[in-house]
Amino acid sequence: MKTANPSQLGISELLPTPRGVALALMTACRQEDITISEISKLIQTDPALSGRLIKKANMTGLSTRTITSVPDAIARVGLNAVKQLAMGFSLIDQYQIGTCNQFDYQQFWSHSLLMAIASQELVKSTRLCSPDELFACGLMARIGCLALATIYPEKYSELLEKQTPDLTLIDLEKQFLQTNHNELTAAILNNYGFPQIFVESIYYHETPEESCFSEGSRPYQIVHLLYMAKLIADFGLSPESEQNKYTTELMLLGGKMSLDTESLGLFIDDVIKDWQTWGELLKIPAAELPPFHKIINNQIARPESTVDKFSLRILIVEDEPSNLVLVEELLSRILGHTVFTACNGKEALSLAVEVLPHIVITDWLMPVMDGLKLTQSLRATDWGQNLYIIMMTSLDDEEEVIEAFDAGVDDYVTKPINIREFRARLRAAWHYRKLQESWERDHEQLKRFTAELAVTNRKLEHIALTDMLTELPNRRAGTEALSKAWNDTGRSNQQMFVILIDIDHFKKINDTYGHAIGDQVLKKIAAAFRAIGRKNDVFFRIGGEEFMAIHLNDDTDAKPAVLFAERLRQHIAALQINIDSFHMKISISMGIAIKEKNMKTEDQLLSAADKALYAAKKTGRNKTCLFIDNKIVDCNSN
Ligand SMILES: Nc1nc2c(ncn2[C@@H]2O[C@H](COP(=O)(O)OP(=O)(O)OP(=O)(O)O)[C@@H](O)[C@H]2O)c(=O)[nH]1
Repeated sequence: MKTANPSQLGISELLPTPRGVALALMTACRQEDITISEISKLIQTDPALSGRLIKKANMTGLSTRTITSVPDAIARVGLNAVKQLAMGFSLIDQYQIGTCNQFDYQQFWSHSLLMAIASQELVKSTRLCSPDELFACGLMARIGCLALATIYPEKYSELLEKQTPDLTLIDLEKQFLQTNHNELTAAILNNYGFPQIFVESIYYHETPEESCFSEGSRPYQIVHLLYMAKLIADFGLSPESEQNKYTTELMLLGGKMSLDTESLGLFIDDVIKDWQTWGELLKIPAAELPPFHKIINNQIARPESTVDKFSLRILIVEDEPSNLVLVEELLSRILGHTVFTACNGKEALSLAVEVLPHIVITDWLMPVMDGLKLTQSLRATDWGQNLYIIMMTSLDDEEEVIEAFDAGVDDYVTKPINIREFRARLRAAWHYRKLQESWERDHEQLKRFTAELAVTNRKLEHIALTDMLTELPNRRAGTEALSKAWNDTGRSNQQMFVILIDIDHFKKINDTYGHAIGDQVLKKIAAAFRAIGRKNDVFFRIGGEEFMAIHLNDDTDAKPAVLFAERLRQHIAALQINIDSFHMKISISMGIAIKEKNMKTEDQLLSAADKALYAAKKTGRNKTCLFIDNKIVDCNSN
C-alpha cells in the first residue's frame, strides 16, 4: 500500500478536516482517560449530531430496545464508531458545495452514503467487525476524491473531463497530480485515526485483486465486502440505461455469498430504502429505484420486443400454391424466418428429418398424407416431441379443433390468414421454443451439477475444517479433535495434553508492516509448527494469532509434553523470518494442561490450558507455563 505524504506534496493545510464538535471529538478521543460521560456532553452540544447518532444506533442495533439518549447511543455504537461517524457527518455538512466545477459534490456524498449503508448491511451477516465502523468506512472510502477536488479545483475539473474507459481517473490523477485518490484517502484516514486494517482495506477496495491479502483472511474479506458495497453504490447512482453494467457482477458476487437473485434483490431494495431515509436526514439526494427484481426482469425481457426478428426454422406444408406463397412470403420476407416448404405430409416428413425445424405449420386437407396424419407421425418420433405444430384450417368447427389437438397440434389458425393474429401465434410458438431450450439447458446443467456436487461436497467438508490462511485445521476441527482425544484417552492408557499457543505482540507486526505481511508471518509460524511436530501432534489455528496442539503420550508424567512445548518455543524464538525486504524475529507464549482425574469435560482441560497461557503472558511472554494439580508452574524458572 502506498500512502500519500500530504506534507511532502505541500497540501497538509488544505485537506478536508472536520470542524466543531467532530474535531473536538477527534482530539478528546486521543486522551486515554476520556469517559463516555465526557464524550456524551461534548456531542450533546451539537443537536444535529446527537439526533443522527441516536438514529444510527436505532437503525443498526439488533436489540428491540429504542435508544433515546446520546450516552445509550454511544454504548450501543461504540466509541470508535461514534468518532468516525461524527467526522463523516461533519464533512458532509461542510462539503455540500465547492469550487471544483466538474466535481458533483452532492453526487459524491450520495454515492458515499449508499456505499456506507451497503457496507454496514453486508457486514452484519459476518462477524468481521462492527457494522457501524464499516458504515463509517463506506462513507469515507473515497474521501481522497473530495480532497483532490478541494485542493486542486481547476486541475481536477480538467481531469474529470478527460476521463475515458481507457484513461481512468486513477491514471490521470497519477499523471497530473503525482498522487491518486486512494493514496490520499489512506493518508487522511490514518490522520483521522482509523484502524490500520480499515485503511488498508479501503485503499484496495476498488481493485481488490491488487491487494496481497491472503484468501479468507479478515482484511481479504473486508476488502471484498467494500468492493461489493461500492458496486451497489455504482449501480444505485447509474442511469437506467447503464444499470445492466452492474447487475451481472452483483448477481455473481451475491452467489458467492449464497444469496440467490431473489434474496440479493430484497437485500438491495432494503439498502436503497435505508439510503433514502438517511438521504433525507443528511440532506443528500437519494434516488427512487424500482425493485431490483423489476430491473432484472426488464433486462431479461428486452429481447422479447425483437421476437419477430428472431430467426426460427419453419416448415410450411401446404398443397395450395397461392396460400403457400402467401405464408412463405409472410414468414420469410416480412418476419425474417428461415422457411422450408413441402406440398404434402409425406414430403414434409422426410424434409423435417433433414432440416429439424423449430415449428411446423401444416394444412389439414392434403393429398397423399393429410395434416392430422403428419402430426401423428411427427409426434411418434423422439425429436418430433419437441416440435411446435400449428394447423392451418378453413374449418373452425369445435369438434374438428378438438380432433386436431388430440392428434398432437399445439395451436391452429384459420384461413384466410390474418397477419396480426398469425404473428401473435408465432410469438407464442417462439416463447414455447425458448422455454423448451432453457428447460433442456437446465436439464443438462442439472446433470452436470449433480456430478460436480459430489466433488464440491468433499471439498467443502475439507474447507469447513481448514483455516484458509495457514492451511492448518481450524477451530471447528480443533473442537472435534479435542472431544475425540478426550473420549479415546478415557478408554486407553494414553495421557492427553493440550497446549495453547499465542504469538507475542502480534498486533505490533500488523501495525508496523501491515496486515498482508502479518498474514505471511502467520503462514510461516504455521509451517514451522508443522515441521517440528511429530506424527501424533496436531496443530490447529483456533483464532487470529492463537493456536492449539493436542499432544498424546504413553507417559503419565508431564515432562515430555513440557519438553515438546519448550522445543517448539525455542525453535520459534530462534527463527529468522524474512518476508520481502522485512526481517523479524518473534516469540510465542504457551499454556499446557494435563487431563486430570477431577476434570469432567474437555472444556475444563481447555480452560486450564488457558489459565496457564494467561500466566505465561502475564509473567513476561516467550515462555511456557503448566497447569497441574490446580497450580500453575512456570516451566522456565529454575
Ligand atoms: N494479519 C492478520 N492479523 C490478524 C488476523 N487475525 C487477527 N489478527 C490480529 O492479531 C492481533 C492480536 O492482537 P492482540 O490480541 O492485542 O495480541 P498481541 O498484540 O499479540 O499481544 P499479546 O497477545 O498480549 O502478546 C490484532 O491486531 C488482530 O487484528 C489475521 O488473520 N491476519
